[in-house]
Amino acid sequence: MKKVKSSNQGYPRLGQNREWKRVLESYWKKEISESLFLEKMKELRIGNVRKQTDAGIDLIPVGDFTLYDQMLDMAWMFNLIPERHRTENPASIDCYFSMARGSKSATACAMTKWFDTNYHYLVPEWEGSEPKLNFNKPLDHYLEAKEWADGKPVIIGPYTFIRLSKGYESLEKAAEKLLPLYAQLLQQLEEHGAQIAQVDEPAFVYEETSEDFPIIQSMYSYLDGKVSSLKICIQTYFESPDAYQQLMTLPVSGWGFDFTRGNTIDLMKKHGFPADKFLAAGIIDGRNIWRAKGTESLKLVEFLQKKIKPCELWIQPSCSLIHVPETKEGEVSLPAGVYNSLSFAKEKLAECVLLAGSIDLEAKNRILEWDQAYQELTKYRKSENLSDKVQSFKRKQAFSEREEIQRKAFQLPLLPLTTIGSFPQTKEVRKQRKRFRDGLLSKQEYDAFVKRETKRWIGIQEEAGLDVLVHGEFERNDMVEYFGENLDGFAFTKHGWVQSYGSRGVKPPIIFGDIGWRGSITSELASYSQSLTDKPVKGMLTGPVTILNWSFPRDDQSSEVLASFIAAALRKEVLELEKAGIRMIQIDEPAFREGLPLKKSKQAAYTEWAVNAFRATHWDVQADTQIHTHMCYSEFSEMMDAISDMDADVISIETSRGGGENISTFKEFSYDKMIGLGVYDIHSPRIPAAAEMEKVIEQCLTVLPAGRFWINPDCGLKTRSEEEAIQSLSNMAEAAFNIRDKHTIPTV
Ligand SMILES: Nc1nc2c(c(=O)[nH]1)N[C@@H](CNc1ccc(C(=O)N[C@@H](CCC(=O)N[C@@H](CCC(=O)N[C@@H](CCC(=O)O)C(=O)O)C(=O)O)C(=O)O)cc1)CN2
Ligand code: MET
Ligand SMILES: [Zn+2]
Repeated sequence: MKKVKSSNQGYPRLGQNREWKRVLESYWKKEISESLFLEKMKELRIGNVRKQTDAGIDLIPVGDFTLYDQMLDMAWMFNLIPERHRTENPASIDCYFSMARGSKSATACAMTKWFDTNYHYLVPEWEGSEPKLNFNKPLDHYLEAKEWADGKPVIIGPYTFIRLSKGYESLEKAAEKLLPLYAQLLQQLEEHGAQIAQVDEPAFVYEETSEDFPIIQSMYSYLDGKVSSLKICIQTYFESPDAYQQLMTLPVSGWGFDFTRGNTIDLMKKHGFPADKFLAAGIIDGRNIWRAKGTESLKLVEFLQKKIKPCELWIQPSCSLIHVPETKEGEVSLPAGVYNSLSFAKEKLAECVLLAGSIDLEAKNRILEWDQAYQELTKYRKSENLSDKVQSFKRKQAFSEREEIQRKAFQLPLLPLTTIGSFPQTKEVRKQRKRFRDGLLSKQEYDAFVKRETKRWIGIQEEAGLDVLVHGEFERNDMVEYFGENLDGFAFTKHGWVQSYGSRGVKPPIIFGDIGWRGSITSELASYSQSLTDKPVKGMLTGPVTILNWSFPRDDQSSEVLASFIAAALRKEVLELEKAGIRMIQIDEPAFREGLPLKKSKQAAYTEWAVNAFRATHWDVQADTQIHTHMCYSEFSEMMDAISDMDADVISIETSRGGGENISTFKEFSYDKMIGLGVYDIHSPRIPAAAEMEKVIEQCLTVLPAGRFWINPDCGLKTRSEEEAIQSLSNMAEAAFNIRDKHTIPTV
């Protein structure tokens, strides 16, 4: 039998100690020169290649590395550079980072979620650009790595690239402009000896692929005519491609599929797989951190070899490994038995290598041993996995009734001013938390520090004229990790960093056992904050769907069941806050939309349990306890009914980027509850002027009456500096004051 190969699609760039982040941020702070920056990045890049050669991977991706984001790299390379960011030299790093982060005079490119992940990419803009190939990044990286490996260049394919970009006239027209550039890029790779190119087309898992197939076919036929020896492997992930049969007719050399999600195996069994193409089998889950199941994985490899019979078989992770941390080495503080059941990027690659060599008996035995790792976890797992036990929850009073009661209770001005929760996590805040963790600061000292910061910011909020205050979240490292640390059933890592956007990372907690509430998490600090002011202070929680989506879940319970357990724990926290006299409680759900299945056919089932989990946290509060929720960087139009069914009294959303356009969606769907307008784009260091925000508010007021709106930033302010936050909040308040003067409360 032919040798099975091991392969990888992409390596985590952040690094175990976030080396990549540090290099990037020190360049932004001008602590290192451009040439030193590029040199250090090259070192990290080559280091990643070497780690993969050391692991014994046969097909090593090159070109997956980036200085910020892989979509941005493609746009930059193809000269899709918005006018406002253009500099004399389009290949300059300044131009690149201006697109990524904005500059004094230019707003950054929009940032949005990469499929159903917590990774955010920058949206390429077509307007006013003349596409050309500025340089060839995959080729540069291929050549640079050659000393260590004959790499497999990775690019984002034309269909996915166009579909995820904006401002293009039509798919055909955009393809016409881009395809010659793709051809040029691939030809150059071929000329320099590259044998295989991995062309990512994750958008092939969307239902629209079938409709677009004629264009897709012409794209790939065109490319096929432009290369000769270079083999193109189209890579899909995160779901299965429904248009499987059509896609299999494309003139390419191989296909990569995700066998951990969707039903690609069934499609293959039904329709077969072309015997002249190679198959990159994504058997190892690239989205979760559990060790692969030995017996199951072996069975699949054997099946693919015997029954499917591609001309060549590769074993690889289901997607790029940027969605998991680099290695579990050094995680010495995990609950007993957990370490053994884990597998991060490095360990996953070792699994691929072993599976590829499983013809060897010794390797086979080692694979079978993987199953034992899970045995140790059973001691933490007593709760039943019964989804039919999940109850359905609903508030006693309808919103119209609650609204009346709440209006009387709170007596807020028109367009109440508030914020989303977090205030700047300054160097000092992080330093004190690190000192506390390292045992250099006692719990008492640390708590006192957090209270001092909280008090200072209550003062700042009062000074700015805000109507509903927050405590500022100074005690939290992250909105999900913090709750994970304080609930039963979660483990957290020391170095388990995963990139979320740009240089920002998260350490998703690991749900390994039964979820439980140990006692109040947030009420003490909430009561303390409330004691400092006469204005209402919002209690601040992360919702069940977001905690689930931004954690690594155990894989023996359904998402529905897991969300219901988290919700049950959060309900106790909500009631605790209510008991402590907190009258407004915000339950954040920024990942609510992210969890929406990629396939329309699966969406209704998701929204049903997700809405129910959210409602389970607040269904039995008093009518005069106001429930807020917050969502950001999401396209809501597909799930307005679900958002309404969540039944929060106020939802705050981002409105600044689209200049208020998304409010029309709320009107279209007759959304009848209150909406917090996120008028300040917090992801950019730019300070928006009052007039700018007034314009957004005025725009929204042409759609719905003023009595329906609150005013707030579009997300938390933790990534901003104090100076930026204070000035922007003051401008935001000024905008609201000006508008209040022009409007009166409409009588209903
Ligand atoms: N989980 C999650 N996903 C999310 C969001 C979010 O807030 N959370 N927001 C949206 C955007 N994504 C974001 C993701 C991360 C961050 C972010 O700020 N991350 C921080 C890390 C946050 C953290 O865990 N901080 C720890 C560790 C901080 C740290 O770096 N400490 C230093 C020491 C401190 C010092 O002396 O400077 C160290 O360990 O070396 C803490 O505060 O305790 C970063 O990358 O810089 C922001 C937005 C969508 N997805
Ligand atoms: C990503 S949503 C963030 C919500 C959270 N309350 C914060 O203000 O940071
Ligand atoms: Zn947010």
